[in-house]
Amino acid sequence: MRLRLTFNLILVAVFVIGILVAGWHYHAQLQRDAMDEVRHNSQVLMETALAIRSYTTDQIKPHLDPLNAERFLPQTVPAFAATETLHRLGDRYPGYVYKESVLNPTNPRDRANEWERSLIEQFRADAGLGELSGIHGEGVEQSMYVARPITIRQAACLKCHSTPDAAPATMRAVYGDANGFGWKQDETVGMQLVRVPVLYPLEKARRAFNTFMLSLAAVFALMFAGLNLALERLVIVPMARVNRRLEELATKDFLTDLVNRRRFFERLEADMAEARIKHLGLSVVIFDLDFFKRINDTFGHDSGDSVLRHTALRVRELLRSSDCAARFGGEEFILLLRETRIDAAMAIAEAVRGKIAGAPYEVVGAVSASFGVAEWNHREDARELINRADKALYQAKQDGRNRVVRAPEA
Ligand SMILES: Nc1nc2c(ncn2[C@@H]2O[C@H](COP(=O)(O)OP(=O)(O)OP(=O)(O)O)[C@@H](O)[C@H]2O)c(=O)[nH]1
Repeated sequence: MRLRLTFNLILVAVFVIGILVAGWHYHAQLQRDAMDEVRHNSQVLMETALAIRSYTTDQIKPHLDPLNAERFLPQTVPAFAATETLHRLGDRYPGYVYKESVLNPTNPRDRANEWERSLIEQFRADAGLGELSGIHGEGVEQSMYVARPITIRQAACLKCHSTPDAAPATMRAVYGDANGFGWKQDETVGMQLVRVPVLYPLEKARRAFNTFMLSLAAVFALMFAGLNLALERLVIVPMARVNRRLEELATKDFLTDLVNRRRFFERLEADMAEARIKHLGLSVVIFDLDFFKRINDTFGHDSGDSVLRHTALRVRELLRSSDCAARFGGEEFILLLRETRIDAAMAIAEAVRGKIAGAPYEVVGAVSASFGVAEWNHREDARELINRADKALYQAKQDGRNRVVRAPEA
């Protein structure tokens, strides 16, 4: 039991440490992968916006510019083209945002909000800053952003944004004179901003992590069951068998199969302790086969052994399961009778005597034994109790054998 417990505690400790280390590493890796994916997507979105812008500038604007003189076409403005196109992408992929955020825009929808304004101010403060990125928002709104400055590099831009007078009348007719003017050469007026949601990749990472941990736990559970089975079959059961055998060898008398002297004393001490607590009677009967030397000498040692074995069998038939019979040495036996006062013990001893003497043994014929019986007085120790019984046995021998003698009270 202790072996299994120790084994399982070690196993669980190894698993817990293993799963914590593996889980921690895997979780960090998944988070990194998820953020890499988001970063990649945001870069793709930014590059897509730039591609639309340059396509509009190179392929659309030259063809439609003549029409601008009659009616302003915002489709010819690269920023408008990129914003409109990617706005449609945002309809299909919620959370994917492209915005050309400007402090003083011509089109009011491009006006920077407070947070965007703070990013633009960073670009304005540091002309060398090419890109800003990070995480913005909370919960489902959380996204990764990439921002690049919009700086007026081409003088042609100022045609529409320096003063209302310089701007095309058709444009002013659409957007008015109030906004989008006063821009200067090399001034950072706003930024291109893409936002990509992080929720989905993080959710995907969480699911992958849960699957990994569940698989790990399942593998461990199987391993745990398998190792326990192997431990049971290969170690615990054989060990229990060996232990039982060792216990038998240490406590049994191999000839009669009764318990040996050592075991008898263990039982006696335990039963005395119980009897003391519960105020129970307890008696011992010690008996010795009569003229056993003569049996040995006449019929041989093997026949003597057979008498000892059969005596044990006859004794067993008369005892209760709570009693204990031991071979005390040579041809001497002892019985421990629990919850038994002297009169009952005398009766049992008499029954055993009758059982031995009552029917002849094989080969050797009639056999008898002499008995000494003593009841524990709750004061003496085990050896004193046995000595009293032994003296009564000696008395029985002296009185002519094949009899039961009661030990006087101590
Ligand atoms: N066959 C056999 N004989 C044993 C064993 N142990 C002891 N003996 C013999 O038992 C005999 C005991 O003889 P004694 O002590 O003289 O006693 P006894 O002949 O029984 O005479 P009383 O006890 O006075 O009636 C000895 O001859 C021992 O060798 C055993 O395990 N097997």
